[in-house]
Parts: sequence; C-alpha cells; structure tokens
Amino acid sequence: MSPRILPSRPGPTSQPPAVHARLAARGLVKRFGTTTALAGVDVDVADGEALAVTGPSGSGKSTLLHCLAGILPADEGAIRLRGQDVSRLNEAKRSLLRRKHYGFVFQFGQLLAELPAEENVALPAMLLGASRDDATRRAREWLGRLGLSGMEGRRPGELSGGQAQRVAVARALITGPSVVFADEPTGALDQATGHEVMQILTETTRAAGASLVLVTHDEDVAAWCPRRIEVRDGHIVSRGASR
Ligand SMILES: Nc1ncnc2c1ncn2[C@@H]1O[C@H](COP(=O)(O)OP(=O)(O)OP(=O)(O)O)[C@@H](O)[C@H]1O
Repeated sequence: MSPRILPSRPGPTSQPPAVHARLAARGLVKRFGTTTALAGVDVDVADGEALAVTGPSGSGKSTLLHCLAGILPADEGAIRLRGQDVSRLNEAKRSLLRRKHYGFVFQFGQLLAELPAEENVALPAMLLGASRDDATRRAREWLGRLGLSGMEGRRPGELSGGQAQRVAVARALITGPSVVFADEPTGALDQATGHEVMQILTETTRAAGASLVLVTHDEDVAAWCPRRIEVRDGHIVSRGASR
C-alpha cells in the first residue's frame, strides 16, 4: 500500500512532510487540556544527522520528542519516517514502530533495576524476535564496544551514572534503529561524565548509521550536535548550526 501524501487533518502548515528526510514532521500540534505544548511545529531530520532540540523549561521540547517518536499521538499535523506516513497509528502500531525503528536514551530510569546490564541490553532485541542466545551475544558485543566488558552481570544499581547511561546507549542501539531519541541524557551526570556520555552517544549513533534527536536545555550538550532548533512556547524560534 502506498503511503498517503497528505495528513488526514492538516496542521497549521499546508506542506506535506519532506519525503527525502529520514524523519519529517509538519504542523505538529499537541494540547494538554488548555495548554498548547506544541503550536504547529515543522522538523526534518536527515539521514544520520544529529539534531539538538533546545529551549527553556516548559517550552515543549519533551513533548516534541514524544510526538516525533510516537510515544504521544499529536493532535494535528503529519509525520513521515523514511517517506512513510506514521501520523495516525493506533497505540499498538506506534508501540511496534518504536520497537522496530527507534532507540531511546532518557535521563535515568529506563533500565530495569532487577536485570543485569546484559539482559537490559538484550531485551529490545528479544522483543523483536531474537533468541535469548543471539540477543545476549549481541548485548555483550555492544557492552564491550562501549567499554563495559566485565560489567555484563551488574545490575543498574551496581553501576555509576555514566556506566548506566552507556548501558542505555547499548540498549538503544542493539536493534539497529533508524533514529535514536535522547531526552536530557546527561541530566543526572556531572559535567565530565556528561561529556564522556555525549561523546559515546554521538559517535556510536553515527557509526551505527542512526539519526539522533537530542533534547537538552544545556548549551554545552547541544553543541555535540551539528544542527539545532530552539523551541519556545511550543514554537520553533530558531534553526541553525550549533556553535
Ligand atoms: N502530560 C501532561 N499533562 C499536562 N500538561 C503537560 C503534560 N506534559 C507536558 N505538559 C505541559 O506542556 C508544556 C510543555 O512541556 P514539556 O515537558 O514538553 O516542556 P520541556 O521543554 O520539555 O520542559 P523541561 O525542560 O522542563 O522538561 C508545559 O507547559 C507542560 O506543563
């Protein structure tokens, strides 16, 4: 079935999402009751690019990430992933979309506390049908690549904050995602550890051929991405190269 060109309910802009972009959104609107968190946002994410989304607290950064990643359905607007319309999927299909095509790194809490690092990393691969043996082998490879050899059996509580975020990066990349979404991935870390995690996140994401969408309020963290957009009151107020 060929994808629809236009959104069923167009947002404030009339342009359809760019077909050439890996991920493209047009006219995204998201309301929570009387609060308009996104007021008609257009975003393109190119193949393999790293894009920072900056802005003050409450500006709509996380809401934008959640809508782009299919965690939340937008109220209006259209989103295409590799040219395919993913705007109007139901929760079950959005869940499958996230599992198959996206990886996630959050500030903290995405690792399951009761599972050792290698099982945390292996889990997304198993959810996509890999056998336990295959998923565990791949998880160990990823943990080795991220400098965590010897720590495969440790639970998240037995890892430092920076080590736990490396596990989260491995977990995000094990399924070979198209796009990695990171929301304040260094928010719980000191500056030096945050720097280390950003280096690993940007390098491994690029090497894996995934695009990266990074939400942060921190200018130094945003600077790891070549391009950035700034959100204020649910609008994009600037677009350009990071410093
Ligand atoms: N689930 C929700 N229910 C009600 N209002 C919400 C919800 N999520 C976000 N909002 C509101 O939407 C607006 C944008 O919130 P959002 O979390 O996207 O901002 P943010 O830029 O990521 O902020 P921060 O940097 O503090 O995390 C805010 O006014 C917020 O209060």
